[in-house]
Amino acid sequence: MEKAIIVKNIVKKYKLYSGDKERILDLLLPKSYGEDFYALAGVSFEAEKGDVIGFVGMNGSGKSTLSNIIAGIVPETSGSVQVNGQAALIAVAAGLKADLSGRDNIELKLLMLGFSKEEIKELEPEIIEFSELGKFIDQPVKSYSSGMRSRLGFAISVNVDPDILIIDEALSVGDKAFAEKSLDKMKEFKKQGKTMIFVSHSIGQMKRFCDKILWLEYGMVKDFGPVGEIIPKYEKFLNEFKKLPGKEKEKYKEEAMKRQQEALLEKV
Ligand SMILES: Nc1ncnc2c1ncn2[C@@H]1O[C@H](COP(=O)(O)OP(=O)(O)OP(=O)(O)O)[C@@H](O)[C@H]1O
Repeated sequence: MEKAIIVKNIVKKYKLYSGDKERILDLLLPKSYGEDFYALAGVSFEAEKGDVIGFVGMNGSGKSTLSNIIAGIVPETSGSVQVNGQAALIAVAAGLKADLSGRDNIELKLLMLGFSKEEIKELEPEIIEFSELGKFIDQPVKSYSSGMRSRLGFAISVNVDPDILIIDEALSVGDKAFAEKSLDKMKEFKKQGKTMIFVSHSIGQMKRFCDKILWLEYGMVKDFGPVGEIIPKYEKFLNEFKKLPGKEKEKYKEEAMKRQQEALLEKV
């Protein structure tokens, strides 16, 4: 099978600062300031061409960080990502310039993707029509609601016909009719055998749409496999976790952080 995405041992470290003073000291002085925080601690997985993979996990488990790294928007701290083909990320406001109008954003994005002036002229009306933004297309994006931004982002990304589509919660902010239209477009892509990554908290959408699931927990892979195998395990976990008293939840987190530290030590 042809591989579309190969993610190897991805680590993403953020620095958490107590304030601007610490941030500036860290920039200026050789001594390190601030606290290291690992959003991803050695994540590996592979997607075959045509796979539709859902990322699940509790808030803060690293789903968006991983999808942004695969899309090339956020750099990894260490590890490697190989993407075979052109990837497009759809997330609320991903890559949109707030001061520019919707139309200018379409043109800029297409120029950056290497489309010629003629190709842009041809594609633009289709994108505007799909976005359903009407006369708002000539207003600055900063005046858009999050649903409108998501619609613009979605309209651009699906109409440039990428090889790999990464969709991060984009469907949860639009209205229901637009979400349905977007899901139809995604189904069309799935039929064409495109590779897709789908980040959502909606278990229903995951079941309807994905073939495989990558379950992240505190920046680590908890499980990876067919949707029919992983989603029941994940649902069972969520139900049980919800019922735990606060202290037990804390203990669970502490143990996971210990595993994270051990995983990171192995990578050094
Ligand atoms: N720029 C940043 N600086 C510091 N920490 C960050 C930054 N971006 C993300 N994080 C932290 O990294 C962790 C992973 O965040 P991420 O958004 O990837 O999680 P997620 O699984 O997508 O969460 P959610 O389900 O809430 O969207 C979180 O604890 C978050 O606070």
